Amino acid sequence: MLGAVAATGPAACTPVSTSQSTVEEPDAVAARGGPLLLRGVRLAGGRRTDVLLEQGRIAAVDAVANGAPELDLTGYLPQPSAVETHAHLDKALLGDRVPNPTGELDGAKDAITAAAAGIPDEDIRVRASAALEMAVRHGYTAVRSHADTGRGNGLRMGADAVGGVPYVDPDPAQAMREYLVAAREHGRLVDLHTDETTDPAVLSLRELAAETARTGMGGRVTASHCVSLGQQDPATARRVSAEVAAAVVALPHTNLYLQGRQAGTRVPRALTAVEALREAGAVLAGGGGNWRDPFNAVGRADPFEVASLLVSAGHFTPAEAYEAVTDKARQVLGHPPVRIRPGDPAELMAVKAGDLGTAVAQAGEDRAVFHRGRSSRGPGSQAGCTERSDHGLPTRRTNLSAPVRRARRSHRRFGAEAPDRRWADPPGEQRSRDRQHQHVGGGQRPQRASRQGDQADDDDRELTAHGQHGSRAQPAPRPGAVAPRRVPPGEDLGAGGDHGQRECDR
Ligand SMILES: Nc1ccnc(=O)[nH]1
Repeated sequence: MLGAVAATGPAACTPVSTSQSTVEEPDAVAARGGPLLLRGVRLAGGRRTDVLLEQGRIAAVDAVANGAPELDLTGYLPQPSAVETHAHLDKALLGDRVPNPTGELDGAKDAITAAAAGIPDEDIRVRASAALEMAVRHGYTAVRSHADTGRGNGLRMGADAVGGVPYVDPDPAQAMREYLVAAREHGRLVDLHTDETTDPAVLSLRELAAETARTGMGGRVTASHCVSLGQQDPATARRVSAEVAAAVVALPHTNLYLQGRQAGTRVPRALTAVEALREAGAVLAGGGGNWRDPFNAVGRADPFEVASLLVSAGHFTPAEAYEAVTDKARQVLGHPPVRIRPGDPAELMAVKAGDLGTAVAQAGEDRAVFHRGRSSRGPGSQAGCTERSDHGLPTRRTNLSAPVRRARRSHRRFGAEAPDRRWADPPGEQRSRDRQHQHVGGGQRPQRASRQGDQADDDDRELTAHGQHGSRAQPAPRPGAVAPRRVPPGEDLGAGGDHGQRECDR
């Protein structure tokens, strides 16, 4: 069972987001690690080779078959798996049931506020699980999620990081300060919806930088959305970007949907100042944000979808855009980098495509996903759902996965429509029954049972640890810098930022 729902409880009206650490189920750890040979993968540049995964790591490139179980990935391009830094799992897939009549931010807030009290916990769990299934199928192996808990409740409910939407507060600067102070007091990281407006007068990133300096939270803060920064004149955007050198998450899907609706013509592009931020050395990740809810009517939890939007709306190259949902997103969460090289975490997505540009452009569904070196979704699983063998590899197909059946049952129970197959059970879906595969989130796990071997500890840290601030030496952040956690290549990192983030294992 997916252990995935972020701190839920009845969704509260105030969109304050939190997260909860994941308690990893012991057998998930015990079960990982067997060797697996990926046969015939295509490396960047076109060379074909075999890659061996073992103990949750890439054990060898140009590996020699040694009797390990094999997976034929001829024609697949192995890439780092994606990391979603900013989801709203508690609202995911609510769109049809909670319409946003204006399509604007206020309409979304009003709609969810009116509906929240009538949404049972189980309903949240079912939708969040379905959304996570969708995300894993598409190549996410970590997701950090906000959940609306009502201000001040999240940490009490077990969140492992602080999230918030200060701009809904009458005094946003004060709200920012309180979020940061709460995060500092509890030793948590923080991610704030900095602003979501095309009004250039707002520029909340500056205030966030000032509060970050004041509270001494440099290096522990992520600034999400930051739409107004994209509405500045170029010199101001550059200056502010240089001042904050932020860990910023751009959310093209949500903000292109919500903002600019009144304009008619010359519609402002509601994206943060991606170019200025990148020039300033900010770690700029791309996030999905809202997946088919009142804040975004579309969204299929697919890193290629976010990447494609960054290409179109942010003028990233396809490679840069994929990096924004993989490497940069990993940096935001404090996860170590993944390259196709021995020793790196086996957090991979292999997609059937000749090159990365084609993969981003086509967003083909034929993908294989590996988490901790094991298959979370097998290749060629285009039609129907695929169950696993004991090796975690697909063995047979079914048309209706248990999660979908579960979802249907509960939706019936709550008098709601059955979930749409397009999201609940899309083509290429694999039923991810093995519990070890679905890691989602980078939840802090303060207590961890001791395990055998350093490798296991490293792996865990790679996948789950967040919020253990100060446990590793880091460059001192500039005063006021809303700085990313920088991870030296190859180093596992025991901390990462998130509000609303959570890890899921099943
Ligand atoms: N953009 C958003 C702001 C607040 N809540 C959401 O779910 N999404």
